[in-house]
Formats: sequence, structure tokens, C-alpha cells
Amino acid sequence: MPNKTHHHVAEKTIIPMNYKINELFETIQGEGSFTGQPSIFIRLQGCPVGCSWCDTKHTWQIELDDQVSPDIMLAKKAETSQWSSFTVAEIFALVQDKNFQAKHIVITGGEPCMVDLTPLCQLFEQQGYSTQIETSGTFEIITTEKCWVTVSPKINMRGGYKILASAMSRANEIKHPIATEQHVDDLKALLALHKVENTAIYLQPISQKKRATELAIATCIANNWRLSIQVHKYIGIE
Ligand SMILES: C[S@@+](CC[C@H](N)C(=O)[O-])C[C@H]1O[C@@H](n2cnc3c(N)ncnc32)[C@H](O)[C@@H]1O
Ligand SMILES: Nc1nc2[nH]cc(C(=O)O)c2c(=O)[nH]1
Ligand code: SF4
Ligand SMILES: [Mg+2]
Repeated sequence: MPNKTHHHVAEKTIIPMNYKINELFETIQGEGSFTGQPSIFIRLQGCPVGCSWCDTKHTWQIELDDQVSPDIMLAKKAETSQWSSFTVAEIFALVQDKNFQAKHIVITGGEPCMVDLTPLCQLFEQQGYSTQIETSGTFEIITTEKCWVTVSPKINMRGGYKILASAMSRANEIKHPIATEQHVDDLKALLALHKVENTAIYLQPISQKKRATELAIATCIANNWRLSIQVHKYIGIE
């Protein structure tokens, strides 16, 4: 039974969570099953995983000296490690203010799953947006049930982080960057270990290299997997 005596409940100060944002922009999703979908990208700062071929190395370090105002972060013309801190309400207000028309939010990074993404996804979903996250699967994925989770598993990367079984089972799609046969073998071992059966598998050639692309095409055909070719890089958009 609930206790009905009137005891004094200490007032809790709720400090809204802040997200460190490196970039926020509207573009076309260039990867995975949402390819072609106009999307609002929220790129969070910070990633310890250390993939040698990572195309967003400027998001790795969180330096306090790199904290800038929202205006400076939004006006960036080049990739830098500068970031700005926002509450969920501020992010939503910014998206309204920019008059973005996309109704799909992609949260990427950096590694977005170092923080709880629930408040962010929840607010956008309540406002009629769909949400998606791009993650390495090396941190527990804390987000809404509806959120589409793209796991891009990272095997033997410099940071020493391991892919989590919970991430493999939460994945709505698995998107694996490949350049060598070793990457294909690593993926096959991972899928067998985690008994992945009904999740769409995408191969993504690392850095648009010709050999990587040819390997990805042949491997997709041989295994009935899908190809993801980072369309944005071919057409020169963000
Ligand atoms: C930059 S990461 C950020 C999100 C998260 N840290 C992750 O790895 O999924 C976004 C996507 O780009 C992929 N990626 C990174 N560098 C790449 C490259 N040089 N070529 C192809 N895909 C790459 C990642 O594997 C991931 O699927
Ligand atoms: N257009 C576009 N599509 C993307 N899909 C995943 C991206 C990422 O960096 O996570 C990305 C990106 O940076 N740009
Ligand atoms: S996990 Fe993602 S952001 Fe981090 S180094 Fe690897 S590709 Fe880059
Ligand atoms: Mg990218």
C-alpha cells in the first residue's frame, strides 16, 4: 500500500542532460536502409574506439578548450573538433529555427551511445519524427524502443572496446565497413557467435576504394547481403 502520511519530500533539482554536438545539418542519408531519406544529422562529440580508417576523427577527443557557442559550431565551414553543449529542448528549438523539412533524425558521432539517447529520441518521436542512431555497438544502447538502431560492429580496434551481445540483438540493421577478406571473415564469425539471423546485413566499402568496393559487391552477392556505398561521398554532399 502507498504510504499516505505526509512526509517532507526534498525538492529535487532536475538538471537537464546536455549533449555535446560537433555538427547539426540537414542532408540525405547516404548509408544503410534509409539511404535517400532526407534527414537531420546530429553528430555528437567523443569516441574512444579508434578505428584506423575512421572518416570522422575530428570527433574523437572531447577537449574543454574546444567548447564553443552554438553559433560558432553551426557556422563551421570545415571539420573541426569544436563542439557545443545543448539540452534536448535547445536542440528541438534549433531544428525548428532552421526550418528543416526532414522528419527523420540521425544521431551519429563520434560514438553516440556513450550517453543516454532516450530523452533526445523521445522528444523528436513525440513531435512526429522518426529517429535512428549510428553506433559501433561497443557501449550499451540506451534509447527508445522505436528508434532504428544501425550497428556497425568494430572488431580489434585500437581503443580495445568489444562489441556487446546486447547491441547485436538490438540492431535493426548491421552495417560493416570492409576493405579486406579478413573483415569479411570477422563479420561472419561475429554473426555466428551472436546467432544473428533476421537482421539485414550491409557491407560498406571503406573509403570508396576500388578494391574494397569490388570485394563488397562480390561478397554481397555470394552471401545475399546488401551493399551500402556512402552515396553522399559520391555526390559530394555532407
Ligand atoms: C563515423 S561512424 C559514427 C557512428 C559510430 N561511431 C559508428 O562507428 O557506427 C558512422 C558510420 O561510418 C562508418 N565509417 C567510418 N569511417 C568509414 C570509412 N572510412 N569508410 C566507410 N565507412 C566508414 C562507420 O563504420 C559507421 O557505420
Ligand atoms: N549524408 C550522410 N549520410 C550519413 N550516414 C551516416 C553518416 C555518418 O557519418 O554517421 C553520414 C554522413 O555523414 N552523411
Ligand atoms: S567507432 Fe565510429 S566514430 Fe569511433 S572511430 Fe570507429 S568509425 Fe570512427
Ligand atoms: Mg559520415
